[in-house]
Amino acid sequence: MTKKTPLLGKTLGELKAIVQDLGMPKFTAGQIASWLYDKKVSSIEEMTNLSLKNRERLMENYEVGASAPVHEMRSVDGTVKYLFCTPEGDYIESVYIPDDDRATLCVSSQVGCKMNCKFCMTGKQGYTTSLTAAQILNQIYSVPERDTLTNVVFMGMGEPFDNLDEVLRALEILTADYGYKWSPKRITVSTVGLRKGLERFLEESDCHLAISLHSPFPSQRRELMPAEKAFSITEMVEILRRYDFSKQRRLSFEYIVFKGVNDSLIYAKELVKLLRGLDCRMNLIRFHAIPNVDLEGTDMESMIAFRDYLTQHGLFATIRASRGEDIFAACGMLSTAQQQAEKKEKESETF
Ligand SMILES: C[S@@+](CC[C@H](N)C(=O)[O-])C[C@H]1O[C@@H](n2cnc3c(N)ncnc32)[C@H](O)[C@@H]1O
Ligand code: SF4
Repeated sequence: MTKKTPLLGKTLGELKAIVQDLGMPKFTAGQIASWLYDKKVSSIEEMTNLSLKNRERLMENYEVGASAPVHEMRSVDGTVKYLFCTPEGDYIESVYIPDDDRATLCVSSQVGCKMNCKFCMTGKQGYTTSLTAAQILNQIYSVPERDTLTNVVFMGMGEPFDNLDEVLRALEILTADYGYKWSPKRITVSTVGLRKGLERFLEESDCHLAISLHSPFPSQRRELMPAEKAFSITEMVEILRRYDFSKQRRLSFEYIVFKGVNDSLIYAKELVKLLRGLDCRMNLIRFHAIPNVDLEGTDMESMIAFRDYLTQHGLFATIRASRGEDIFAACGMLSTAQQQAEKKEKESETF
């Protein structure tokens, strides 16, 4: 049986091309978009304002393409980590984070990652593949809490700017009138910063931007994040200065505070210098320890002193609450565990 193409993840323009190709009236594309992104159906059969003949014609080569998570882990704090399996058998993680009146879903953009950041479990997995817009959207489409979500953040596995075509396609669908109709203010894309991707994202999307910074010193940032070698934070900041972040779109920086590495006030002072005059905020993040890495999170006292120094010197900073510590909180931990379990199972079958 030939594999069917998912309709999920198709833009209105792409749906128009599909219906035209199948000899259906052009307006059918809008109807399909509404069934997918408004009513969130799980099968083409449910698209009842399409004629039976047209539904059958569509079903020959297409399917909605939604698939439920295969595994979930619940934290005592209400955070839920979902594991999805792609048709190729790869595992990706999404995390549901309820918080007062917000309900955020953290989604993945790739299986693994090429960037190899020292502190990241996904980086340790290496790169397997990039997700399609269908697979990115499916995470939002198929979690049980989908109708209560208030925000989406691209802070799961992978580097979104290394898969920008598919990420932008998913963002279009989430924000377009024919799609989810979400305000771009509800969506944040997090990146290490890749030169080509950064400018394109800023031109083609209105969603919020978060840059993973972790050190204001290029030489140290390079040690933590090899991507610094190709595109330095100093150059990145110069490019960011050309854009207006004072209105709808928010710019934030992510900073994991490592004990004895980047937690002294020398770093805070340098951060203030680096980002002076830029409309932005700083999110200080607690390190989720991962195996075999000689890095440790700093203590809360140092973190508070760091935050206070930044805020007192004009750089608004917050400490991000660490969520789901009891459920393999660091991104990539659950999918790595699943991969290793499967590998072990296969090995035991062989011997
Ligand atoms: C997993 S990344 C995905 C998005 C993008 N690749 C990036 O690096 O911004 C999302 C955020 O998690 C952070 N992160 C990665 N590993 C972490 C860990 N072990 N503990 C805390 N934060 C971590 C990253 O630095 C980044 O700010
Ligand atoms: S932190 Fe982001 S860019 Fe770095 S390895 Fe992890 S997923 Fe990739």
